[in-house]
Amino acid sequence: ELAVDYQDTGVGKSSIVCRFVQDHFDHNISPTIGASFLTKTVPCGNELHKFLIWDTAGQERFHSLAPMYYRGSAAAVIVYDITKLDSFQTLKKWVKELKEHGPEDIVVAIAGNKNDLGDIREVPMKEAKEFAESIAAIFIETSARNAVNVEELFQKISKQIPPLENPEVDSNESFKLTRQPPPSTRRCC
Ligand SMILES: Nc1nc2c(ncn2[C@@H]2O[C@H](COP(=O)(O)OP(=O)(O)OP(=O)(O)O)[C@@H](O)[C@H]2O)c(=O)[nH]1
Repeated sequence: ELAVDYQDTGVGKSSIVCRFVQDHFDHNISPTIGASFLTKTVPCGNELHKFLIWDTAGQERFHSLAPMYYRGSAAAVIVYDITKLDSFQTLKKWVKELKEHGPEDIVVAIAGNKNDLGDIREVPMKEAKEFAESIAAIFIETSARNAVNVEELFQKISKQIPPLENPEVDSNESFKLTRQPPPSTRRCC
């Protein structure tokens, strides 16, 4: 599976990926430059689910790089910070961009991060949930800091990605490595 993870700066994308991949939280994490690539394999029943994750930079100056990462992805996690209304507005712009330029069948997940900071919340959970429902996206509130719902986020994504039709192309036991958009949706760069 290939999940791409992006959005506004400082919302906690890298922290979510770091919590998922290494079960670690770094208070002094630096802003991402360009993008980082991480992988994690999770046993799931008789299968192994391998996540190939692009953690993209949220800073505006890296915006134009995003299509390189979401075009070949099976899923996109769009993260906002529940204490910053602006980050939720930015998320809506990303949803629009993904609908217009992303792979047709990409699984979209919306993660409201920093839910350990509920006392300074600016984005009501109900509003975010209803927005996610309106675009048929997965919705979950997370806390990378307190390890809340991070595994669940990736589990929900993995449930929505169908297994490869030709499992024999994979030499190991994992059911899927990556998924490319069907040829009709591929774009020339
Ligand atoms: N309280 C709290 N702080 C968090 C949480 N997740 C991340 N942070 C903090 O938020 C800040 C930004 O986190 P990053 O993971 O670098 O955010 P990012 O979205 O990857 O930022 P860019 O790389 O610039 O796009 C850091 O100071 C983190 O420690 C969380 O769940 N709760």
